[in-house]
Amino acid sequence: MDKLVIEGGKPLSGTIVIQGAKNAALPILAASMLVEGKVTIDHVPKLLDIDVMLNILRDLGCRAEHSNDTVMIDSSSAVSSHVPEELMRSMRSSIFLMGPLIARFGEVTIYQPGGCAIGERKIDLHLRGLMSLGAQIEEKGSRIVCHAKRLKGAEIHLDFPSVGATENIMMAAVLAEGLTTISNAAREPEIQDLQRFLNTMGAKIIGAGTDTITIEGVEKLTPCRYQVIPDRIVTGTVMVAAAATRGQVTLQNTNPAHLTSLIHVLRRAGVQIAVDGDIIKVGCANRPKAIERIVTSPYPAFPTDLQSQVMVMLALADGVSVMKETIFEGRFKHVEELSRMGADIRVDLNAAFIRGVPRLYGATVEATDLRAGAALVIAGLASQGRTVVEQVHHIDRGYDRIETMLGRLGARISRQSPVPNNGIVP
Ligand SMILES: CC(=O)N[C@H]1[C@@H](OP(=O)(O)OP(=O)(O)OC[C@H]2O[C@@H](n3ccc(=O)[nH]c3=O)[C@H](O)[C@@H]2O)O[C@H](CO)[C@@H](O)[C@@H]1O
Ligand SMILES: C=C(OP(=O)(O)O)C(=O)O
Repeated sequence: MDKLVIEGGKPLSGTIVIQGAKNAALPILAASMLVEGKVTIDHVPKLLDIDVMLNILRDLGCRAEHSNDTVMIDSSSAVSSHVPEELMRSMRSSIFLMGPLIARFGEVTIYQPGGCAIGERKIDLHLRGLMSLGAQIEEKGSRIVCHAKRLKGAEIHLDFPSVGATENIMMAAVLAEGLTTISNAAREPEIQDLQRFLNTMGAKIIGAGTDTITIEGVEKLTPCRYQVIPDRIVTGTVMVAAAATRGQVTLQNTNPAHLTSLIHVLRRAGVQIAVDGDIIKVGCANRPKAIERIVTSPYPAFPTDLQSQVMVMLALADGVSVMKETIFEGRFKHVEELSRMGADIRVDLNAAFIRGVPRLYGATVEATDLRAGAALVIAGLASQGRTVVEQVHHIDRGYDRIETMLGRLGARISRQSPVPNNGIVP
């Protein structure tokens, strides 16, 4: 297993270009199953989750290539609607195949998806959405089989604005007969990106970005070329890293409108932020100030995917901050690791009470999930001495070579991979 070795204490400085969004690219790649023909997607980052999605598409019979940051998928040759259990379990986003496969083949066999251990992460809203569209669903253990000759449009209300369920239902409804409305839909920018992609192929969807999405079913889609939006969570991660190390960075290829809640939080902490088109400049000369209360909630509120990273900045801030996590019940695993670096954080149910300390100290820590891992990297950059972050594969799910990206900003960070023994047993 790879490790990241970080020599901390150096402010980040310089300019980088932000990668395309993992959470936009994954459903878009799955949606390429809805069209027979060659789809080209630009600005797709090189990530473990993207590799898994492309391997699933290949297993279903598609041609899929990823060269530089462009993916080409041709699903004309797809023959299967059965996603193997092992691939399903490799990540949460495998669930995105359910909607497109039932729409294309009238049937799909999947298994409970895997993914980071950040909470229970049920799929009941996905399944209920498909049932409302007329799918018959049988569950046997972890195996789920869905059938529907042709899905029929319906009015669907989500009990919670789930990002994945909204996207899965949108993809299933695109080729359904008649009109579908999703109320209490999630409003994340990645959902707007999926709408734009599907509409570029001829779908008729309006409302993404609001809480009501309307999909008028069409007979077929036509292939297209499309570019995914910038990754707001990677952008936010680097912004926080700049603040925590008291650095000065310029980020290109960003969408500042997608980061309003983070920009607000950072400005309250005394961090300087300047926005100019798709460029964000972040500067922080002094110790950040504590923030009384941050609550993670669905977009446009503060994102759960930036909770752990911002907690590192607050662990170094002047005063006591409180962070409440309302989306995932298991998303405070970084706290124990940060405590090993000298942070003073107490967790009570879903609230973390963070008493800022003047400095953190390098330690060997473990990335327990994707964003917890990113938080530990920030802590390593901002602390005194050497930090070793283990279980880097979690970070590789969402950051395209994080050490290269941060190295461009002057960070002293390198990857250590196990030495292969060439099959020779000593
Ligand atoms: C690939 C992708 O886009 N991942 C993002 C997506 O995940 P994901 O789509 O899995 O997140 P959801 O919005 O669906 O989940 C939010 C909450 O709803 C619950 N829930 C969800 C579905 C369901 O059928 N039943 C149910 O109870 C979940 O357990 C969780 O507590 O949104 C999350 C919330 O912004 C982000 O942290 C993830 O980075
Ligand atoms: C939780 C995340 O992703 P996923 O839903 O793919 O597990 C994330 O991107 O932080």
